[in-house]
Amino acid sequence: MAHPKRGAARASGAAAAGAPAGTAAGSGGSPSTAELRAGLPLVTVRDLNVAYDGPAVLDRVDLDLFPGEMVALLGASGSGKSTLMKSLTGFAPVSAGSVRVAGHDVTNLRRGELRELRSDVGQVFQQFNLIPRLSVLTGALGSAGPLNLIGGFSSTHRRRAMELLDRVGIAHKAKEPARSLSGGQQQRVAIARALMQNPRVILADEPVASLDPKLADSVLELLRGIATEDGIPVLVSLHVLPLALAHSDRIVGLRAGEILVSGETSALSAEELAPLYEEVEHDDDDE
Ligand SMILES: Nc1ncnc2c1ncn2[C@@H]1O[C@H](COP(=O)(O)OP(=O)(O)OP(=O)(O)O)[C@@H](O)[C@H]1O
Repeated sequence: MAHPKRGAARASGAAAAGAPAGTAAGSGGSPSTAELRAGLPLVTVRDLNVAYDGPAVLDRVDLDLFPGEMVALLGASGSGKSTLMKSLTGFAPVSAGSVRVAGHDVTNLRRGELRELRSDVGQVFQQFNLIPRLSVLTGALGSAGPLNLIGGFSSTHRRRAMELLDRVGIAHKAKEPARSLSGGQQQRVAIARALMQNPRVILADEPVASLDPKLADSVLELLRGIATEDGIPVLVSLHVLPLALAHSDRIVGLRAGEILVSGETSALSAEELAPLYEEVEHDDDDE
């Protein structure tokens, strides 16, 4: 696709988008960010431009997500974090650029491919989207597979859901109604539900925004563990800087729809990230 603002200068930040990965070795046997990034990316976004009705809300955005890494997406409210996530699942009005996710060319999907794309992308949201009166096991099953003849889930799916509930530390609550769980526990069920679809990429849009700090830490640890152990890239949008610094391999920061910061978390300081949250001055002369 042609790009409307091709000639314009890119925003720069603490580390340029696409800058070479750092050299810090991984500790305790975990692969370093450099090692993670040595493979092929599962998500590649280039020169992405998204506009709803008016001006662009994402402008010349580049993003790569590699197997096994947890990438925190930061930015002030309205900077475009959710829109970037939506563009990875075909929900955003892309006006220019390219988006590839798990082998799907999202801006040129074949007939019927949208469903495949969405089944390859596990999603976790701020709202846990569980039906309060239904059991935790049913919540984890989500829309997994066809129902059997008497309207139940297959034993294979039930077994798998139990395994996943065990993995997220909530199997002992499987028969309880979802409403009896704390917010952190409900988010664990939602993560199990996302894993039910065997995702190749996980998008978590503010998954800890309604949790207290301790629960937020534990949910982010869980997501990072999944990234590392399963080799699934996790893109997680966060509002709280210390959480991003504590729980991500890389940080991508948006400001007014442009990437201002992109780099390894260990190489970024809170000061370098502060401009992400400075008020944006609107320039009437802008194209
Ligand atoms: N469906 C829509 N139609 C029109 N404009 C939209 C739509 N969704 C988002 N926007 C606009 O796009 C811009 C980016 O919104 P987005 O929700 O992506 O930001 P965000 O960084 O996720 O914000 P927050 O942290 O508050 O969730 C905002 O100016 C918003 O008003």
